[in-house]
Amino acid sequence: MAFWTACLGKIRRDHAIEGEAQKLLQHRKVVQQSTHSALAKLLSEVQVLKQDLREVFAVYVNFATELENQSRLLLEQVSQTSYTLQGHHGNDVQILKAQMEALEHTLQEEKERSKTERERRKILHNTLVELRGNIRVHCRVRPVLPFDVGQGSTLALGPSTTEEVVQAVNDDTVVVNCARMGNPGLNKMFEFERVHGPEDSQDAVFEEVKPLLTSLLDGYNVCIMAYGQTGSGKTHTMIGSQTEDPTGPPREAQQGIIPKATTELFRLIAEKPPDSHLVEVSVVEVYNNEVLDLLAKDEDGVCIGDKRDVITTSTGTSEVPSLSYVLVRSAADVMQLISSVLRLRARCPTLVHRDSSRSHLIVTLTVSSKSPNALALARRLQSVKKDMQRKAQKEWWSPRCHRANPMARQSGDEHSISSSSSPYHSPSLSPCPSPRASISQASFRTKLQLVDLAGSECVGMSGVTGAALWETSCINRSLSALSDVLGALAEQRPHVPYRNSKLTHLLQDAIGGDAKLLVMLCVSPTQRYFTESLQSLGFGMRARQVQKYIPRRKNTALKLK
Ligand SMILES: Nc1ncnc2c1ncn2[C@@H]1O[C@H](COP(=O)(O)OP(=O)(O)OP(=O)(O)O)[C@@H](O)[C@H]1O
Repeated sequence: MAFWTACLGKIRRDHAIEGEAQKLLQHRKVVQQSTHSALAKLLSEVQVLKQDLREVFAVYVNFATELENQSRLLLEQVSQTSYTLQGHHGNDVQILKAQMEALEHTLQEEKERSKTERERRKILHNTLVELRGNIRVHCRVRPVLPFDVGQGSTLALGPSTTEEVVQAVNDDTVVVNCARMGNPGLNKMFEFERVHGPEDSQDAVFEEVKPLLTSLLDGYNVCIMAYGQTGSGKTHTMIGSQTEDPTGPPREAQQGIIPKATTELFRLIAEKPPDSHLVEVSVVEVYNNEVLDLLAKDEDGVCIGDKRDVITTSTGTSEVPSLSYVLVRSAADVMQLISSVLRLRARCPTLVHRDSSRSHLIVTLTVSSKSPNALALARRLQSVKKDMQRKAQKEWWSPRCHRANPMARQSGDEHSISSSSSPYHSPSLSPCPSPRASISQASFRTKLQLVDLAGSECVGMSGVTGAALWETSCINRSLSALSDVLGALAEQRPHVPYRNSKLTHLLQDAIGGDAKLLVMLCVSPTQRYFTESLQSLGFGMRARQVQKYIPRRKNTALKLK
Protein backbone atom coordinates (compact mmCIF):
# COMPACT_ATOMS: atom_id res chain seq x y z
CA MET A 1 0.00 0.00 0.00
CA ALA A 2 2.73 2.33 0.93
CA PHE A 3 4.38 1.43 -2.33
CA TRP A 4 1.27 2.34 -4.31
CA THR A 5 0.90 5.53 -2.37
CA ALA A 6 4.50 6.45 -3.19
CA CYS A 7 4.02 5.57 -6.85
CA LEU A 8 0.83 7.64 -7.00
CA GLY A 9 2.60 10.56 -5.40
CA LYS A 10 5.46 10.32 -7.91
CA ILE A 11 3.00 10.10 -10.81
CA ARG A 12 1.24 13.25 -9.51
CA ARG A 13 4.54 15.12 -9.20
CA ASP A 14 5.66 14.05 -12.69
CA HIS A 15 2.35 15.12 -14.06
CA ALA A 16 2.69 18.52 -12.41
CA ILE A 17 6.21 18.88 -13.79
CA GLU A 18 5.02 17.94 -17.25
CA GLY A 19 2.24 20.50 -16.98
CA GLU A 20 4.81 23.15 -16.05
CA ALA A 21 7.04 22.14 -18.94
CA GLN A 22 4.07 22.38 -21.31
CA LYS A 23 3.36 25.88 -20.03
CA LEU A 24 6.98 26.94 -20.49
CA LEU A 25 7.03 25.55 -24.00
CA GLN A 26 3.87 27.39 -24.80
CA HIS A 27 5.33 30.64 -23.44
CA ARG A 28 8.54 30.16 -25.39
CA LYS A 29 6.54 29.72 -28.56
CA VAL A 30 4.65 32.90 -27.86
CA VAL A 31 7.92 34.79 -27.20
CA GLN A 32 9.50 33.37 -30.35
CA GLN A 33 6.53 34.43 -32.43
CA SER A 34 6.51 37.96 -31.07
CA THR A 35 10.29 38.24 -31.53
CA HIS A 36 9.96 37.12 -35.13
CA SER A 37 7.25 39.56 -35.87
CA ALA A 38 9.19 42.42 -34.16
CA LEU A 39 12.32 41.52 -36.08
CA ALA A 40 10.37 41.45 -39.32
CA LYS A 41 8.94 44.89 -38.51
CA LEU A 42 12.39 46.21 -37.67
CA LEU A 43 13.83 44.84 -40.84
CA SER A 44 11.15 46.46 -42.90
CA GLU A 45 11.78 49.77 -41.12
CA VAL A 46 15.52 49.44 -41.75
CA GLN A 47 14.73 48.88 -45.40
CA VAL A 48 12.65 52.05 -45.44
CA LEU A 49 15.41 54.01 -43.70
CA LYS A 50 18.01 52.69 -46.10
CA GLN A 51 15.86 53.82 -48.97
CA ASP A 52 15.42 57.26 -47.36
CA LEU A 53 19.16 57.58 -46.83
CA ARG A 54 19.86 56.69 -50.41
CA GLU A 55 17.41 59.36 -51.50
CA VAL A 56 18.91 61.98 -49.13
CA PHE A 57 22.41 61.16 -50.32
CA ALA A 58 21.29 61.54 -53.91
CA VAL A 59 19.74 64.93 -53.08
CA TYR A 60 22.92 66.00 -51.26
CA VAL A 61 25.14 65.01 -54.12
CA ASN A 62 22.95 66.93 -56.49
CA PHE A 63 22.96 69.95 -54.20
CA ALA A 64 26.74 69.86 -53.75
CA THR A 65 27.30 69.67 -57.45
CA GLU A 66 24.89 72.48 -58.03
CA LEU A 67 26.57 74.56 -55.30
CA GLU A 68 29.95 73.96 -56.79
CA ASN A 69 28.74 75.01 -60.17
CA GLN A 70 27.09 78.11 -58.77
CA SER A 71 30.21 79.04 -56.74
CA ARG A 72 32.38 78.70 -59.78
CA LEU A 73 29.96 80.87 -61.65
CA LEU A 74 29.91 83.46 -58.89
CA LEU A 75 33.65 83.45 -58.62
CA GLU A 76 33.95 84.08 -62.30
CA GLN A 77 31.45 86.91 -62.01
CA VAL A 78 33.28 88.42 -58.99
CA SER A 79 36.66 88.34 -60.65
CA GLN A 80 35.08 89.80 -63.74
CA THR A 81 33.46 92.59 -61.70
CA SER A 82 36.59 93.27 -59.67
CA TYR A 83 38.62 93.50 -62.86
CA THR A 84 36.11 95.99 -64.23
CA LEU A 85 36.02 97.87 -60.95
CA GLN A 86 39.80 98.00 -60.76
CA GLY A 87 39.90 99.73 -64.05
CA HIS A 88 37.33 102.32 -62.96
CA HIS A 89 38.85 102.82 -59.51
CA GLY A 90 42.30 103.22 -60.97
CA ASN A 91 40.95 106.00 -63.10
CA ASP A 92 39.29 107.62 -60.10
CA VAL A 93 42.52 107.43 -58.11
CA GLN A 94 44.41 109.00 -60.96
CA ILE A 95 41.87 111.82 -61.13
CA LEU A 96 41.91 112.32 -57.40
CA LYS A 97 45.72 112.27 -57.38
CA ALA A 98 45.84 114.91 -60.04
CA GLN A 99 43.29 117.03 -58.18
CA MET A 100 45.25 116.66 -54.98
CA GLU A 101 48.48 117.65 -56.67
CA ALA A 102 46.77 120.68 -58.13
CA LEU A 103 45.36 121.56 -54.72
CA GLU A 104 48.75 121.10 -53.08
CA HIS A 105 50.30 123.30 -55.69
CA THR A 106 47.68 125.99 -55.12
CA LEU A 107 48.12 125.65 -51.36
CA GLN A 108 51.88 125.99 -51.70
CA GLU A 109 51.39 129.06 -53.88
CA GLU A 110 48.93 130.49 -51.36
CA LYS A 111 51.35 129.74 -48.54
CA GLU A 112 54.17 131.50 -50.33
CA ARG A 113 51.91 134.43 -51.18
CA SER A 114 50.75 134.67 -47.59
CA LYS A 115 54.35 134.39 -46.36
CA THR A 116 55.43 137.19 -48.68
CA GLU A 117 52.38 139.17 -47.64
CA ARG A 118 53.16 138.58 -43.95
CA GLU A 119 56.78 139.59 -44.44
CA ARG A 120 55.70 142.70 -46.31
CA ARG A 121 53.19 143.48 -43.57
CA LYS A 122 55.87 142.89 -40.95
CA ILE A 123 58.30 145.25 -42.69
CA LEU A 124 55.56 147.86 -42.99
CA HIS A 125 54.57 147.30 -39.39
CA ASN A 126 58.17 147.57 -38.21
CA THR A 127 58.60 150.76 -40.20
CA LEU A 128 55.44 152.07 -38.58
CA VAL A 129 56.71 151.02 -35.15
CA GLU A 130 59.99 152.78 -35.91
CA LEU A 131 58.23 155.91 -37.16
CA ARG A 132 55.74 156.08 -34.31
CA GLY A 133 58.36 155.13 -31.76
CA ASN A 134 56.29 152.21 -30.49
CA ILE A 135 57.57 149.71 -28.03
CA ARG A 136 58.39 146.43 -29.73
CA VAL A 137 56.93 143.38 -28.08
CA HIS A 138 58.19 139.86 -28.68
CA CYS A 139 56.60 136.88 -27.00
CA ARG A 140 58.14 133.54 -26.08
CA VAL A 141 55.96 130.58 -25.11
CA ARG A 142 58.15 128.12 -23.24
CA PRO A 143 57.76 124.34 -23.43
CA VAL A 144 55.85 122.32 -20.81
CA LEU A 145 58.39 121.45 -18.11
CA PRO A 146 58.44 118.82 -15.34
CA PHE A 147 57.48 121.34 -12.67
CA ASP A 148 54.33 122.19 -14.63
CA VAL A 149 52.98 118.76 -13.76
CA GLY A 150 53.65 119.31 -10.10
CA GLN A 151 56.89 117.37 -9.66
CA GLY A 152 58.74 118.56 -6.61
CA SER A 153 55.72 120.56 -5.56
CA THR A 154 53.22 119.95 -2.85
CA LEU A 155 50.43 120.83 -5.23
CA ALA A 156 48.51 117.90 -6.60
CA LEU A 157 47.71 118.80 -10.16
CA GLY A 158 44.98 117.29 -12.24
CA PRO A 159 45.45 116.58 -15.95
CA SER A 160 43.31 119.60 -16.91
CA THR A 161 45.78 122.01 -15.27
CA THR A 162 48.68 120.68 -17.35
CA GLU A 163 46.84 121.00 -20.64
CA GLU A 164 48.52 123.38 -23.13
CA VAL A 165 46.25 126.37 -23.65
CA VAL A 166 48.70 128.98 -24.94
CA GLN A 167 50.03 128.35 -28.41
CA ALA A 168 52.26 130.19 -30.83
CA VAL A 169 50.24 129.64 -34.01
CA ASN A 170 52.68 131.43 -36.28
CA ASP A 171 55.60 133.81 -35.97
CA ASP A 172 53.49 136.77 -34.91
CA THR A 173 50.38 135.34 -33.27
CA VAL A 174 49.64 133.68 -29.95
CA VAL A 175 46.30 132.03 -29.31
CA VAL A 176 44.93 131.36 -25.85
CA ASN A 177 42.29 128.66 -25.73
CA CYS A 178 39.66 129.94 -23.30
CA ALA A 179 37.14 127.21 -24.10
CA ARG A 180 37.84 125.33 -20.91
CA MET A 181 37.13 128.34 -18.76
CA GLY A 182 33.39 128.36 -19.28
CA ASN A 183 33.64 130.30 -22.55
CA PRO A 184 32.97 127.63 -25.16
CA GLY A 185 34.63 128.34 -28.46
CA LEU A 186 36.21 131.58 -27.33
CA ASN A 187 39.86 131.81 -28.30
CA LYS A 188 41.82 134.97 -27.65
CA MET A 189 44.37 136.04 -30.20
CA PHE A 190 47.32 138.32 -29.55
CA GLU A 191 49.63 139.72 -32.21
CA PHE A 192 53.16 140.86 -31.50
CA GLU A 193 56.18 141.84 -33.56
CA ARG A 194 57.56 138.34 -33.13
CA VAL A 195 56.29 135.20 -31.43
CA HIS A 196 58.52 132.28 -30.45
CA GLY A 197 57.13 128.81 -29.78
CA PRO A 198 58.47 126.19 -27.37
CA GLU A 199 60.71 124.72 -30.07
CA ASP A 200 62.57 128.00 -30.67
CA SER A 201 66.15 127.96 -29.46
CA GLN A 202 68.03 130.66 -27.58
CA ASP A 203 69.79 131.45 -30.87
CA ALA A 204 66.48 131.93 -32.69
CA VAL A 205 65.27 134.28 -29.96
CA PHE A 206 68.49 136.30 -30.07
CA GLU A 207 68.48 136.55 -33.88
CA GLU A 208 65.38 138.74 -33.65
CA VAL A 209 66.97 140.97 -31.05
CA LYS A 210 70.38 141.27 -32.70
CA PRO A 211 69.65 144.26 -34.99
CA LEU A 212 69.17 146.39 -31.86
CA LEU A 213 72.90 146.01 -31.15
CA THR A 214 73.69 147.67 -34.45
CA SER A 215 71.27 150.43 -33.47
CA LEU A 216 73.17 150.85 -30.21
CA LEU A 217 76.41 151.52 -32.06
CA ASP A 218 74.52 153.75 -34.48
CA GLY A 219 73.74 155.99 -31.55
CA TYR A 220 70.43 154.80 -30.10
CA ASN A 221 69.73 153.89 -26.51
CA VAL A 222 68.34 150.38 -26.31
CA CYS A 223 66.47 148.53 -23.59
CA ILE A 224 65.48 144.87 -23.67
CA MET A 225 63.18 143.84 -20.84
CA ALA A 226 61.84 140.37 -20.02
CA TYR A 227 58.37 140.39 -18.49
CA GLY A 228 56.27 137.44 -17.37
CA GLN A 229 54.85 135.36 -14.62
CA THR A 230 57.19 133.55 -12.25
CA GLY A 231 58.73 130.45 -13.82
CA SER A 232 57.80 131.55 -17.35
CA GLY A 233 61.41 131.66 -18.56
CA LYS A 234 62.58 135.27 -18.11
CA THR A 235 65.95 134.42 -16.57
CA HIS A 236 66.37 131.57 -19.07
CA THR A 237 65.72 134.04 -21.90
CA MET A 238 67.81 136.92 -20.53
CA ILE A 239 70.74 135.15 -18.87
CA GLY A 240 70.44 131.51 -19.88
CA SER A 241 70.17 128.26 -18.03
CA GLN A 242 72.58 127.30 -15.33
CA THR A 243 75.33 124.76 -15.90
CA GLU A 244 76.19 122.15 -13.29
CA ASP A 245 78.34 124.83 -11.68
CA PRO A 246 75.82 127.51 -10.72
CA THR A 247 78.51 130.17 -10.34
CA GLY A 248 79.97 129.47 -13.79
CA PRO A 249 78.85 131.09 -17.02
CA PRO A 250 76.00 129.36 -18.90
CA ARG A 251 76.83 126.97 -21.78
CA GLU A 252 76.90 128.72 -25.13
CA ALA A 253 73.85 126.94 -26.61
CA GLN A 254 71.82 127.82 -23.53
CA GLN A 255 73.14 131.37 -23.24
CA GLY A 256 70.46 134.01 -23.07
CA ILE A 257 70.21 137.50 -24.50
CA ILE A 258 72.67 139.16 -22.07
CA PRO A 259 75.74 137.01 -22.91
CA LYS A 260 74.82 136.87 -26.61
CA ALA A 261 74.22 140.63 -26.83
CA THR A 262 77.51 141.31 -25.09
CA THR A 263 79.38 139.03 -27.49
CA GLU A 264 77.68 140.68 -30.46
CA LEU A 265 78.45 144.15 -29.12
CA PHE A 266 82.16 143.40 -28.80
CA ARG A 267 82.13 141.76 -32.24
CA LEU A 268 80.66 144.93 -33.74
CA ILE A 269 83.13 147.09 -31.82
CA ALA A 270 86.00 144.96 -33.16
CA GLU A 271 84.96 146.01 -36.69
CA LYS A 272 85.35 149.70 -35.77
CA PRO A 273 88.63 151.60 -35.61
CA PRO A 274 90.75 150.54 -32.63
CA ASP A 275 90.11 152.40 -29.38
CA SER A 276 87.06 154.14 -30.78
CA HIS A 277 84.68 152.61 -28.23
CA LEU A 278 84.71 152.08 -24.49
CA VAL A 279 82.24 149.88 -22.65
CA GLU A 280 81.34 150.21 -18.99
CA VAL A 281 79.05 147.96 -17.02
CA SER A 282 76.77 148.62 -14.10
CA VAL A 283 74.58 146.02 -12.42
CA VAL A 284 71.62 147.03 -10.31
CA GLU A 285 68.84 145.11 -8.63
CA VAL A 286 65.54 146.54 -7.47
CA TYR A 287 64.56 144.56 -4.41
CA ASN A 288 61.64 145.45 -2.12
CA ASN A 289 61.49 148.83 -3.85
CA GLU A 290 65.15 149.58 -3.06
CA VAL A 291 67.85 150.10 -5.66
CA LEU A 292 70.97 148.07 -4.88
CA ASP A 293 74.27 148.61 -6.65
CA LEU A 294 75.55 145.05 -7.07
CA LEU A 295 79.02 146.20 -8.17
CA ALA A 296 79.62 148.28 -5.06
CA LYS A 297 82.45 146.76 -3.04
CA ASP A 298 83.52 146.86 0.57
CA GLU A 299 87.10 147.72 1.69
CA ASP A 300 88.20 144.17 0.91
CA GLY A 301 87.02 144.52 -2.68
CA VAL A 302 84.08 142.16 -2.19
CA CYS A 303 80.81 143.05 -3.95
CA ILE A 304 78.22 143.76 -1.30
CA GLY A 305 75.23 145.35 -3.02
CA ASP A 306 74.90 148.90 -1.65
CA LYS A 307 71.68 150.90 -1.54
CA ARG A 308 71.40 153.78 -4.05
CA ASP A 309 68.91 156.53 -4.87
CA VAL A 310 67.29 157.37 -8.17
CA ILE A 311 67.07 161.03 -9.05
CA THR A 312 65.61 163.03 -11.89
CA THR A 313 68.18 165.33 -13.45
CA SER A 314 67.57 168.87 -14.63
CA THR A 315 67.13 167.53 -18.16
CA GLY A 316 64.36 165.23 -16.94
CA THR A 317 66.30 162.00 -17.24
CA SER A 318 66.74 159.53 -14.40
CA GLU A 319 70.15 158.93 -12.80
CA VAL A 320 71.57 156.80 -10.01
CA PRO A 321 74.22 158.90 -8.25
CA SER A 322 77.36 157.07 -7.10
CA LEU A 323 76.53 154.02 -9.14
CA SER A 324 79.53 151.77 -9.77
CA TYR A 325 80.68 151.37 -13.35
CA VAL A 326 83.34 148.92 -14.39
CA LEU A 327 85.27 149.23 -17.64
CA VAL A 328 85.19 145.98 -19.60
CA ARG A 329 87.15 144.92 -22.64
CA SER A 330 85.41 141.73 -23.69
CA ALA A 331 82.17 139.78 -23.43
CA ALA A 332 83.97 137.37 -21.10
CA ASP A 333 84.75 140.29 -18.76
CA VAL A 334 81.07 141.22 -18.66
CA MET A 335 79.86 137.69 -18.00
CA GLN A 336 82.48 137.09 -15.35
CA LEU A 337 81.35 140.26 -13.63
CA ILE A 338 77.67 139.36 -13.88
CA SER A 339 78.26 135.79 -12.67
CA SER A 340 80.20 137.10 -9.69
CA VAL A 341 77.32 139.32 -8.57
CA LEU A 342 74.41 137.04 -9.47
CA ARG A 343 74.90 135.21 -6.18
CA LEU A 344 73.88 138.47 -4.49
CA ARG A 345 70.56 138.52 -6.30
CA ALA A 346 67.58 137.79 -4.08
CA ARG A 347 66.11 134.35 -4.72
CA CYS A 348 63.49 132.32 -2.94
CA PRO A 349 61.82 128.98 -3.68
CA THR A 350 58.08 129.20 -4.31
CA LEU A 351 55.53 126.50 -5.02
CA VAL A 352 55.66 127.48 -8.66
CA HIS A 353 59.40 127.82 -9.16
CA ARG A 354 62.23 126.43 -7.03
CA ASP A 355 64.75 129.10 -8.01
CA SER A 356 62.55 132.15 -8.26
CA SER A 357 64.23 135.56 -8.59
CA ARG A 358 62.70 138.01 -6.14
CA SER A 359 64.23 141.16 -7.60
CA HIS A 360 64.42 143.03 -10.89
CA LEU A 361 67.92 142.80 -12.38
CA ILE A 362 69.17 145.60 -14.62
CA VAL A 363 72.50 145.19 -16.41
CA THR A 364 73.56 148.35 -18.21
CA LEU A 365 76.31 148.52 -20.80
CA THR A 366 77.29 152.11 -21.49
CA VAL A 367 79.13 152.52 -24.76
CA SER A 368 81.17 155.65 -25.32
CA SER A 369 81.92 156.05 -29.00
CA LYS A 370 84.31 158.37 -30.71
CA SER A 371 83.39 158.26 -34.37
CA PRO A 372 85.61 159.95 -37.02
CA ASN A 373 82.72 162.32 -37.74
CA ALA A 374 82.49 163.24 -34.15
CA LEU A 375 86.26 163.84 -34.05
CA ALA A 376 86.09 166.19 -36.98
CA LEU A 377 83.20 167.98 -35.38
CA ALA A 378 85.09 168.24 -32.13
CA ARG A 379 88.07 169.86 -33.89
CA ARG A 380 85.79 172.37 -35.52
CA LEU A 381 84.05 173.00 -32.25
CA GLN A 382 87.37 173.82 -30.56
CA SER A 383 87.41 177.04 -32.50
CA VAL A 384 83.96 178.28 -31.47
CA LYS A 385 83.50 180.87 -28.81
CA LYS A 386 83.86 180.07 -25.10
CA ASP A 387 80.22 180.65 -24.23
CA MET A 388 79.15 178.38 -27.07
CA GLN A 389 81.53 175.73 -25.72
CA ARG A 390 80.06 176.04 -22.23
CA LYS A 391 76.55 175.75 -23.59
CA ALA A 392 77.55 172.78 -25.69
CA GLN A 393 79.30 171.12 -22.75
CA LYS A 394 76.10 171.34 -20.74
CA GLU A 395 74.22 169.46 -23.41
CA TRP A 396 76.81 166.86 -24.26
CA TRP A 397 77.76 165.95 -20.75
CA SER A 398 75.47 164.16 -18.41
CA PRO A 399 75.77 164.76 -14.66
CA ARG A 400 77.69 161.48 -14.42
CA CYS A 401 80.82 163.23 -15.69
CA HIS A 402 80.85 165.58 -12.72
CA ARG A 403 81.29 162.91 -10.10
CA ALA A 404 84.23 160.68 -9.45
CA ASN A 405 83.60 156.99 -10.01
CA PRO A 406 84.25 155.05 -6.81
CA MET A 407 85.32 152.02 -8.85
CA ALA A 408 88.05 154.02 -10.53
CA ARG A 409 89.60 154.72 -7.20
CA GLN A 410 89.67 151.14 -6.04
CA SER A 411 93.23 149.91 -6.25
CA GLY A 412 93.98 146.53 -7.76
CA ASP A 413 90.71 146.39 -9.71
CA GLU A 414 91.73 145.25 -13.17
CA HIS A 415 88.37 146.30 -14.68
CA SER A 416 88.52 149.84 -13.33
CA ILE A 417 89.38 152.59 -15.71
CA SER A 418 92.42 154.66 -15.06
CA SER A 419 92.04 158.05 -16.71
CA SER A 420 95.77 158.37 -17.40
CA SER A 421 96.13 154.98 -19.08
CA SER A 422 92.84 155.23 -20.90
CA PRO A 423 93.08 155.65 -24.67
CA TYR A 424 90.83 158.64 -24.22
CA HIS A 425 88.96 160.15 -21.34
CA SER A 426 85.71 158.42 -20.63
CA PRO A 427 83.07 161.09 -20.10
CA SER A 428 81.82 159.22 -17.10
CA LEU A 429 85.18 159.21 -15.43
CA SER A 430 86.74 162.55 -16.32
CA PRO A 431 86.30 164.88 -13.39
CA CYS A 432 85.43 167.91 -15.58
CA PRO A 433 85.91 169.12 -19.11
CA SER A 434 89.22 170.74 -20.02
CA PRO A 435 90.45 172.21 -23.33
CA ARG A 436 92.30 168.90 -23.95
CA ALA A 437 89.15 167.03 -23.22
CA SER A 438 87.26 168.81 -25.93
CA ILE A 439 88.05 166.01 -28.37
CA SER A 440 86.48 163.51 -26.05
CA GLN A 441 83.49 165.81 -25.81
CA ALA A 442 82.79 164.80 -29.37
CA SER A 443 82.12 161.28 -28.26
CA PHE A 444 78.59 160.15 -27.61
CA ARG A 445 77.31 157.64 -25.14
CA THR A 446 74.58 155.12 -25.65
CA LYS A 447 73.09 152.77 -23.12
CA LEU A 448 72.08 149.17 -23.51
CA GLN A 449 69.84 148.18 -20.62
CA LEU A 450 69.10 144.49 -20.18
CA VAL A 451 66.35 143.87 -17.68
CA ASP A 452 65.28 140.57 -16.11
CA LEU A 453 62.16 141.52 -14.18
CA ALA A 454 61.00 139.54 -11.17
CA GLY A 455 57.97 137.39 -11.95
CA SER A 456 54.44 138.60 -11.50
CA GLU A 457 52.55 136.03 -9.48
CA CYS A 458 49.46 135.12 -7.56
CA VAL A 459 50.23 134.92 -3.83
CA GLY A 460 47.93 131.94 -3.37
CA MET A 461 49.64 129.95 -6.08
CA SER A 462 53.22 130.75 -5.01
CA GLY A 463 52.36 129.71 -1.44
CA VAL A 464 54.72 132.28 0.13
CA THR A 465 54.40 133.64 3.66
CA GLY A 466 56.21 136.07 5.96
CA ALA A 467 59.15 137.99 4.42
CA ALA A 468 58.64 136.25 1.10
CA LEU A 469 55.05 137.51 1.07
CA TRP A 470 56.33 141.06 1.46
CA GLU A 471 58.78 140.47 -1.41
CA THR A 472 55.92 139.20 -3.57
CA SER A 473 53.74 142.17 -2.78
CA CYS A 474 56.66 144.55 -3.61
CA ILE A 475 57.20 142.72 -6.91
CA ASN A 476 53.51 142.89 -7.79
CA ARG A 477 53.28 146.57 -6.84
CA SER A 478 56.31 147.53 -8.93
CA LEU A 479 54.97 145.58 -11.90
CA SER A 480 51.58 147.17 -11.60
CA ALA A 481 53.35 150.56 -11.42
CA LEU A 482 55.06 149.60 -14.68
CA SER A 483 51.69 148.75 -16.16
CA ASP A 484 50.26 152.09 -14.95
CA VAL A 485 53.11 153.96 -16.61
CA LEU A 486 52.44 152.17 -19.88
CA GLY A 487 48.73 152.93 -19.52
CA ALA A 488 49.43 156.63 -18.98
CA LEU A 489 51.80 156.73 -21.95
CA ALA A 490 49.40 154.80 -24.18
CA GLU A 491 46.60 157.21 -23.32
CA GLN A 492 49.00 160.17 -23.65
CA ARG A 493 48.04 161.44 -20.22
CA PRO A 494 49.84 164.62 -19.13
CA HIS A 495 51.17 162.99 -16.00
CA VAL A 496 53.04 159.72 -16.17
CA PRO A 497 53.51 158.19 -12.70
CA TYR A 498 57.16 157.15 -13.11
CA ARG A 499 57.93 157.90 -9.50
CA ASN A 500 55.36 155.52 -8.06
CA SER A 501 58.05 152.87 -7.89
CA LYS A 502 61.84 152.70 -7.99
CA LEU A 503 61.63 150.35 -10.95
CA THR A 504 59.70 152.76 -13.16
CA HIS A 505 61.76 155.73 -11.98
CA LEU A 506 64.95 153.87 -12.85
CA LEU A 507 63.66 152.76 -16.25
CA GLN A 508 61.96 156.07 -17.03
CA ASP A 509 64.26 156.93 -19.95
CA ALA A 510 63.87 153.51 -21.53
CA ILE A 511 60.08 153.39 -21.19
CA GLY A 512 59.12 156.93 -21.95
CA GLY A 513 62.29 158.40 -23.39
CA ASP A 514 63.76 158.07 -26.81
CA ALA A 515 65.26 154.61 -26.36
CA LYS A 516 64.38 151.63 -28.55
CA LEU A 517 62.52 149.42 -26.11
CA LEU A 518 61.84 145.74 -26.66
CA VAL A 519 59.62 143.88 -24.22
CA MET A 520 60.20 140.14 -24.26
CA LEU A 521 57.02 138.57 -22.92
CA CYS A 522 57.62 135.16 -21.41
CA VAL A 523 54.58 132.92 -21.13
CA SER A 524 53.92 129.51 -19.58
CA PRO A 525 51.81 127.32 -21.85
CA THR A 526 49.61 125.36 -19.44
CA GLN A 527 46.09 125.81 -18.12
CA ARG A 528 47.50 126.12 -14.60
CA TYR A 529 48.89 129.60 -15.41
CA PHE A 530 46.00 130.63 -17.66
CA THR A 531 45.14 133.81 -15.72
CA GLU A 532 48.77 134.92 -15.38
CA SER A 533 49.45 134.26 -19.06
CA LEU A 534 46.44 136.34 -20.10
CA GLN A 535 47.64 139.11 -17.79
CA SER A 536 51.15 139.04 -19.33
CA LEU A 537 49.78 139.06 -22.87
CA GLY A 538 47.51 141.97 -21.92
CA PHE A 539 50.56 143.80 -20.60
CA GLY A 540 52.26 143.21 -23.94
CA MET A 541 49.28 144.59 -25.84
CA ARG A 542 49.26 147.66 -23.63
CA ALA A 543 53.00 148.17 -24.23
CA ARG A 544 52.43 148.01 -27.98
CA GLN A 545 49.98 150.87 -27.82
CA VAL A 546 52.53 153.25 -26.37
CA GLN A 547 53.76 155.82 -28.86
CA LYS A 548 57.05 157.06 -27.54
CA TYR A 549 59.24 159.81 -28.72
CA ILE A 550 60.75 158.71 -31.97
CA PRO A 551 64.06 157.03 -31.08
CA ARG A 552 66.78 159.62 -31.56
CA ARG A 553 70.41 159.07 -32.41
CA LYS A 554 72.68 160.37 -29.72
CA ASN A 555 75.15 161.99 -32.13
CA THR A 556 72.64 163.88 -34.26
CA ALA A 557 72.72 166.78 -31.83
CA LEU A 558 76.46 167.08 -32.36
CA LYS A 559 76.13 166.95 -36.10
CA LEU A 560 73.61 169.76 -36.04
CA LYS A 561 75.77 172.05 -33.97
N1 LIG B 1 62.36 128.02 -23.35
C1 LIG B 1 62.78 127.20 -22.37
N2 LIG B 1 63.33 126.01 -22.68
C2 LIG B 1 63.76 125.17 -21.72
N3 LIG B 1 63.70 125.43 -20.40
C3 LIG B 1 63.17 126.59 -20.03
C4 LIG B 1 62.67 127.54 -20.98
N4 LIG B 1 62.21 128.60 -20.31
C5 LIG B 1 62.39 128.34 -19.01
N5 LIG B 1 62.97 127.14 -18.83
C6 LIG B 1 63.31 126.52 -17.55
O1 LIG B 1 62.23 126.78 -16.66
C7 LIG B 1 62.69 127.09 -15.37
C8 LIG B 1 62.15 128.45 -14.94
O2 LIG B 1 62.68 129.43 -15.83
P1 LIG B 1 63.25 130.83 -15.33
O3 LIG B 1 64.10 130.69 -14.12
O4 LIG B 1 63.87 131.48 -16.49
O5 LIG B 1 61.88 131.52 -14.91
P2 LIG B 1 61.63 133.03 -14.48
O6 LIG B 1 60.54 133.55 -15.33
O7 LIG B 1 62.91 133.79 -14.49
O8 LIG B 1 61.10 132.81 -13.00
P3 LIG B 1 61.18 133.84 -11.75
O9 LIG B 1 60.46 135.06 -12.15
O10 LIG B 1 60.48 133.09 -10.67
O11 LIG B 1 62.62 134.05 -11.48
C9 LIG B 1 64.20 127.04 -15.43
O12 LIG B 1 64.63 125.79 -14.95
C10 LIG B 1 64.51 127.17 -16.90
O13 LIG B 1 65.72 126.52 -17.25
